Amino acid sequence: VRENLTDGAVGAIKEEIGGKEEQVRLCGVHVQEGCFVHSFEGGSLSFQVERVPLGWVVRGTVEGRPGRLEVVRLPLRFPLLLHSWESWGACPLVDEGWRFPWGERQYEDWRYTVSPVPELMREGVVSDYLVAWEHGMAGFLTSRYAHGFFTVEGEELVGYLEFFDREFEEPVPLEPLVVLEGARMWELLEGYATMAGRENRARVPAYSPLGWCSWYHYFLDLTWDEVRKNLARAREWPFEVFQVDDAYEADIGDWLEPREGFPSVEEMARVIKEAGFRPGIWTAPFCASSTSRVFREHPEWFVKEDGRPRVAFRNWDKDIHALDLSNPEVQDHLTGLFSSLRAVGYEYFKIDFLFAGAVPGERYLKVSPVEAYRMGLETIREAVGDAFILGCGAPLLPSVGLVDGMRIGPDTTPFWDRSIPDNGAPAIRYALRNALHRAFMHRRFWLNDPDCLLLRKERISLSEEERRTFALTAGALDGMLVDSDDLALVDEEGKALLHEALSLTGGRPHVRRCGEACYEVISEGTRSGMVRLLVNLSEEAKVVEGTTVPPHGTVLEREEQALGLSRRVEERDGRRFTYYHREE
Ligand SMILES: OC[C@@]12C[C@@H]1[C@H](Oc1cc(F)cc(F)c1)[C@H](O)[C@@H](O)[C@H]2O
Repeated sequence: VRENLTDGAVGAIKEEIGGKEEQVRLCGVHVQEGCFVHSFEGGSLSFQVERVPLGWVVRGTVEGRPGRLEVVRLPLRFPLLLHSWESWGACPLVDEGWRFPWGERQYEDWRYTVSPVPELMREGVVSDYLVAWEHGMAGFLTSRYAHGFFTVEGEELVGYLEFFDREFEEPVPLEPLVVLEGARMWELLEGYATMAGRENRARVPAYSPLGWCSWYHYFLDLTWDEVRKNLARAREWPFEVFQVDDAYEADIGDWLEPREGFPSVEEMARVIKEAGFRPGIWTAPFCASSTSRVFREHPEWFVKEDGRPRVAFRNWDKDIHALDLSNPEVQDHLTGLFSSLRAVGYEYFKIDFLFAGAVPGERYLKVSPVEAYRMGLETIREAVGDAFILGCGAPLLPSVGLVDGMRIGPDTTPFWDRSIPDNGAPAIRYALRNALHRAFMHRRFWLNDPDCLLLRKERISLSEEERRTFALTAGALDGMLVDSDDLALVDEEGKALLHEALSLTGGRPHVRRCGEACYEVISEGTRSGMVRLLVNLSEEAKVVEGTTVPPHGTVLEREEQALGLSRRVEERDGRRFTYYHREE
């Protein structure tokens, strides 16, 4: 990381940080190498502080009943990169005075998509798992027992571990904490993600499945006839995966019972496989609606509040309850469901609304919501074997090592509307912003899924520029490329845009901001050699080093244009060589 900085930059950063180190306090102790014991009412924390390049790592054990444990206090510096706990959550760069833009009924129906401790986000600024500033960052490397978060308190950033009401008779590992300073934010975030990925034994598939998904054209109006029509047309496309999204199921929770007009899930898989694709299916496996069979037949399987199944959130015009993933009967239920789906041929599982598995409440075992969540996800992981799991609406850090791909932003939309609040609601602008701000997770935690490409010209309100911006940004970030259109409405230009996005993948993308809502993505080693993509998410044109980037637009530079690509050779052992000539 450091070699990317000039001596002058290093000097400037050192000056900025110099003298602030003694303001870093761990459990009240000024940060220094060594071993420490911190006692609190009802328990104790033993921790070791170790210097690493550019900062500190804190490891240890905790026992007793820690509740909400203060771990670190840091000097506060704006602007701050705030992070949210689950896929759709906002990941904004904020200045002093920022407050979360709660939607009108969001706290009532959706508060657990914002935080597992949503009352905190009502009181002030919260950043889950990690927080970053211009030349520094702090972050927890794991979330196996506790939920780690940071709050702004006066002139300080304070890091906590929330253990909820969990009590440990024996010491358990503390979620390790790193504090890194002395390089640029984006570089430190990449360093953090490398450390956290290793700590959680991240799953990073060698290849990224190219696919089709039904949601962003059909939504809940999908019919089996439309599935078949797109299946027939998909043969003319480079898709490997063909994924049926929400709409096929009889009810939320009753996944093996098809909605009227749909065949069995077994028949769906057979037809997709017969057409030459890897069958994919959407479920919200930790959820059940109050009208579902599973909820009627097993009310004891759900997370409770005062002894009654609590409402985790409201969607589909229904109360949605959360399965208690610590209950062995629920784990058996999930094992049966996913081994059945795997057995009938599904190879790609988009598992959605996963945050429900981690809502606070009364459970079968006296474990934290984070432990329960991981029990449920580990159960699914084991049941599907080597199939591809795409997490969605998922608590991020507890999922590392258990999923292959992860949605890292809110839903995209077939329209660009700047009035949509930055609170996790569907909005293409914030799907792109999150894809850029969370690019550091890609191939360190999983394959980043920025959400689906929209390539159609009809029945859509995105301009050609806006469709191109999403597709090229997804490609340059090496994100998963999944299209979601009625393929009958996509013309040759739309198909060419998918191939252009594909040509930008395969590299090692690095992101930096170059102005308000303007970004530079540089990726080396892509299918097109090195590429540079300028992305302008703002409403006015931006000039970056003499290049004008239109509103909602991009400017793409390929190495081959600069260097004159001569030829590309793929050796029998799979190594790819690109030969350039440069006009003297
Ligand atoms: O029900 C299917 C569906 C919409 C849900 C999910 O996107 C959401 C979209 C929302 F507005 C709210 C929410 F909690 C989730 C998910 O992110 C989408 O890709 C798609 O699969």
